[in-house]
Amino acid sequence: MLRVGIIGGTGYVGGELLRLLCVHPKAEVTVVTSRSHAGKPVDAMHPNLKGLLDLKFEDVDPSAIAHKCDLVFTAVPHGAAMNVVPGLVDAGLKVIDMSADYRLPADVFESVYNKKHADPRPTVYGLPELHAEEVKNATVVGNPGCYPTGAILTAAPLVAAGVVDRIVFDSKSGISGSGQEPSETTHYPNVAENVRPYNITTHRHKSEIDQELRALNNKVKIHFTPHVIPSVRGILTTAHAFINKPLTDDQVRAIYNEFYAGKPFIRMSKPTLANVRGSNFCDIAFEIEKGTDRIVIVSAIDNMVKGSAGEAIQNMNIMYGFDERTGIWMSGLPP
Ligand SMILES: NC(=O)C1=CN([C@@H]2O[C@H](COP(=O)(O)OP(=O)(O)OC[C@H]3O[C@@H](n4cnc5c(N)ncnc54)[C@H](OP(=O)(O)O)[C@@H]3O)[C@@H](O)[C@H]2O)C=CC1
Ligand SMILES: CC(=O)N[C@@H](CCC(=O)OP(=O)(O)O)C(=O)O
Repeated sequence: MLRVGIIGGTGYVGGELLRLLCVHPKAEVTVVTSRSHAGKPVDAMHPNLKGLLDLKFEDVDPSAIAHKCDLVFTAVPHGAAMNVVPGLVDAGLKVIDMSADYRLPADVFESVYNKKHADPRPTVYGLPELHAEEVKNATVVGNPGCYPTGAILTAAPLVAAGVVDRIVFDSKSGISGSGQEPSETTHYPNVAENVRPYNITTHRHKSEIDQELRALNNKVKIHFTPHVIPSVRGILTTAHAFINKPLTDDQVRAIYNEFYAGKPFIRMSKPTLANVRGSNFCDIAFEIEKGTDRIVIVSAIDNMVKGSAGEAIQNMNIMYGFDERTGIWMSGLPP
């Protein structure tokens, strides 16, 4: 069994990693950390795991963790991971970081996050549909942000084919994307029966979307606007793409089918949040607006699974030569 540790096990992403890993047939969670809950059983924080996982939270101690793990998921806030990861790597471990610390080159990180990077090492951007070959041999994987996962997967085939010049991404996220710490914006009366746009032209995830799509075609121009909707899980992304030559439905379908051939978690299927909730699928559909240069592509993911914990386990599977579906091949939770 692969021995796995989780740093930041009390958070939403840490909890989702535990939920998925406790039924993974080839990996076993041997360490889970929390500063606030050290010494307490995991089910004190995650009652859904009662009877499934006999583990206690431990303090964050990279040298103690090193003896018990082969791979560690760092599920801590951005800015915190870069202080933990070097000790883990020096101890010979592989790391999949869930924060934003290892997704961008250090200079780009510093300008987007307005923070000095403490560990500017080369890493792999862990979007398996684009970078599986690099993930196989990576020591540190920067697991993508939830919005970038949805946005990049929605548009990558058209961008790579060179048929779009400009894309406007409009994304709607469930509130679990904000993490477990309560705040005014996550307070129930402010979320329920409400939709809130935020960082309308300036969201930090634009740089990740830019990085990945412009690597496929550096002429493409990207715009991104996020919203929070009264839902717990899920991100629905509507991409308005402007094409530079007329395309038929069959041609667009062929572009998507070819780009995602052999990618089990991409389904060309009507996207709804319910159909992907709890699953690692990204469902995608498109429609060409007749008589215009606009094509609308819509995707749905679960931010906690394909947008974080599930995608990270997909990366782990690839790093260790397991079938990438191992432990995460499951349906969504429709009504
Ligand atoms: N929520 C989502 O949908 C997604 C989140 N992410 C990213 O994943 C990471 C975790 O997110 P999420 O679970 O939502 O966040 P939470 O705020 O819910 O959890 C954060 C966890 O990190 C621990 N922690 C906080 N500060 C430190 C520190 N300095 N050193 C060590 N541990 C620390 C906390 O536990 P304790 O204080 O007990 O140590 C807690 O377990 C973040 O970087 C987030 O941006 C990525 C994709 C999607
Ligand atoms: C709804 C909500 O607040 N979403 C978060 C993104 C969550 C996420 O996964 O992003 P990182 O991994 O980069 O933190 C936000 O807008 O900052």
